[in-house]
Amino acid sequence: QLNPTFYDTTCANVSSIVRGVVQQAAQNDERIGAKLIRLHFHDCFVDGCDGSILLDDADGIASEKNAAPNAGSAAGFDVVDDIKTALENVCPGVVSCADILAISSQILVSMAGGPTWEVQLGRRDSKSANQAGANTSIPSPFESLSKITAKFTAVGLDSTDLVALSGAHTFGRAQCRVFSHRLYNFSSTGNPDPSLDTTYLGTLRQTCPDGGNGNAITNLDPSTPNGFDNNYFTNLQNNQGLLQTDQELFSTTGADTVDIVNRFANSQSEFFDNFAKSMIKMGNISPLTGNNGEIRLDCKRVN
Ligand code: HEM
Ligand SMILES: [Ca+2]
Ligand SMILES: [Ca+2]
Repeated sequence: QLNPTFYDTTCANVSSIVRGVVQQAAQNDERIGAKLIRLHFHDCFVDGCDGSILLDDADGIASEKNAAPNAGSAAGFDVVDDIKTALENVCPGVVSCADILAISSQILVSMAGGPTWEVQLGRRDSKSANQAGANTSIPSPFESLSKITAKFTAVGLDSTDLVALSGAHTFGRAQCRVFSHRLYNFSSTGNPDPSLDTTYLGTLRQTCPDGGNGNAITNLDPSTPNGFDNNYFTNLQNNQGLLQTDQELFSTTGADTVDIVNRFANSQSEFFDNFAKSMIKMGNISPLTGNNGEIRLDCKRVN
């Protein structure tokens, strides 16, 4: 139902308006692309790509922002509001908040050196949030590959999508609290995660001392932290995946993801093609269309 020309007659300049705001934002925050694509992902996995993650707590709304995967972690909401304001000034009441996440993700990935793709449009915004759903449907960095795979399968995404989309960890940051369990006493063994390169382990222990500040951050891709490239996959081949769930894609014996990691490590264009396809697939998860939902005037509140 979505299509790339959805706003052609109602807001023809939508992508240049979004581009203008995100270019400005990128000058102050090199992480903004990482923040916004993650919001799009965390939106789409909970009741589809309907802007549900953007709603604040209110009467009858327990926000997804306060769910475990997002609290103290999901960011970039201020830039979404800036984009929305710019669009309301030109085409009031037309462009959904859910579409803003899809459009800005594409623009920022390509600005960081990644692929371009034709963004499908026409999503409408939810009138509710699903905090419980956010707690159960969004993959956790402490889970096994089979649990992660099941969460992707539940929304119609396969192993190739999982590996390609995990490649978004080619940029952005993570806090010590989401990976430090790998550094000291992994699975109560008294030892670090054996699938962690020892030099990299040493670096990570300096950033995240045992019992230290769980909110300290480090790069998801230690080789090219802000560039969108296929280094994420060569890192995995070198046992330099930051999250347990990153390294599992390559280090789980017999998993079908291992060959896919190798393919993407060997060919950036193969990664880019698949990433673009998988972003379109993820962006198509149960959108609200037609008369369902609404076009929110303020992404933080229902109308
Ligand atoms: C496969 C399962 C996934 C898991 C378990 C996972 C988990 C995480 C975690 C724990 C963080 C760090 C959050 C923090 O410390 O505050 C993170 C960051 C990030 N994730 Fe994922 N993620 C997954 C898939 C994805 C996908 C599919 C995308 C996008 C297509 C994505 C994009 C990002 C980005 C860009 C960041 C950095 C955000 C920033 O710098 O603020 N992730 N992820
Ligand atoms: Ca949603
Ligand atoms: Ca990179």
